[in-house]
Amino acid sequence: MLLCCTRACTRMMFFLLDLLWMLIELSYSILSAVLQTFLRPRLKCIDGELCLITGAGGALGRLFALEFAKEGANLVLWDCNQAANEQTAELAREKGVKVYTHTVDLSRRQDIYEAAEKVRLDVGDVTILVNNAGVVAGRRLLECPDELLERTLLVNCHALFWMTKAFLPQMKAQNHGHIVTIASALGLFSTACVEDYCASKFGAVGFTESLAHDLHAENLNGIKTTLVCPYIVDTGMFEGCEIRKELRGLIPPLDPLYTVKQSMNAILAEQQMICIPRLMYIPLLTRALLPWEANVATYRFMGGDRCMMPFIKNMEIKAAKDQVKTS
Ligand SMILES: NC(=O)C1=CN([C@@H]2O[C@H](COP(=O)(O)OP(=O)(O)OC[C@H]3O[C@@H](n4cnc5c(N)ncnc54)[C@H](OP(=O)(O)O)[C@@H]3O)[C@@H](O)[C@H]2O)C=CC1
Ligand SMILES: CC1=C(/C=C/C(C)=C/C=C/C(C)=C/C=O)C(C)(C)CCC1
Repeated sequence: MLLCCTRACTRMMFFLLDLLWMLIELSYSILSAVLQTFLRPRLKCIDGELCLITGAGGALGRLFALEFAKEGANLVLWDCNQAANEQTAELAREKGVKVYTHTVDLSRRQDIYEAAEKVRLDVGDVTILVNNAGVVAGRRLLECPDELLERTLLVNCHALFWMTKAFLPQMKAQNHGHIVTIASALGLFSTACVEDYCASKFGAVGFTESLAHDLHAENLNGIKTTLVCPYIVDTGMFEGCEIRKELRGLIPPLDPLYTVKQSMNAILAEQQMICIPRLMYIPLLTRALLPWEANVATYRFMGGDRCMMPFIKNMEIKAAKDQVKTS
């Protein structure tokens, strides 16, 4: 009986000590996040690291490649668009780093594994992985071919599994590496007419967060993850997407270079997540805190409910033109 009591007391003492330790860690992390917002955080050096960027022929992918090259990282560039990828490589080589290119279709698991094996054998261990490639169907759900919907999930979400399975083991062996996911504000809250995109980006957010917990639980503190969630970026991918006119000055589409520079700061500061702009934390919070109807009312007022309509129209016109060309 006495032994039982002593055991229960010891367990309770450990529980209380653990609670106290958690509160200290919690306060420390809030304080350091607040300080990081106002002070310049220390940025890590990535000179000589090997950085793989997917979708490197695209707008943000190219800018990421040039920023990583500026920091002295050697590059492996993947894209399905060979010409655009080679153009990025040419620009990056001018910064004096080594650049390797591969034409890879990220919607095909086998292509990813084969290209990853080539990188391992010919170039070496990737230490920074930037999962940037992304697509959107840009059609109303009921009018969209199934394959187009599937492609969004394959490229934006499933590819993250295969990329991580291909490159994380080398990082784990060294307890050194960084996995970056370019997700989206639409991975944190949603809007109409982009069901495929939201599903894939919510998936990307969940995947990256779970991976970060996994690495922590395994005490692999040398491997970092960064989740990047931008609002509309002026790259053409969401051409036409717009909110209510009166509010466009308050939340304008982001400049691509600004978006990439902000992301780089977060990556080099080893920040786990960044919303660009910071205002995007507000719809994330209201989604969690307010009743559904309250969110619907704010969406309607801000034009968040119909923001994709002009974009979808644009895409329909483009698809019709493409069809005329091919017929
Ligand atoms: N633009 C925006 O408003 C925002 C974009 N994002 C995200 O940022 C990332 C980059 O977007 P952005 O630069 O604007 O887009 P881009 O379309 O300019 O770039 C995407 C690149 O990925 C390539 N790509 C597409 N499918 C595949 C595939 N199956 N395999 C290999 N490469 C592929 C594209 O090739 P191709 O051109 O031949 O299709 C293109 O070169 C995406 O993940 C996007 O979801 C997040 C928030 C906002
Ligand atoms: C829904 C919504 C908004 C609009 C968001 C938009 C227009 C996001 C577009 C994001 C894109 C294009 C991401 C690409 O990855 C507001 C007005 C901010 C707040 C109210 C809710």
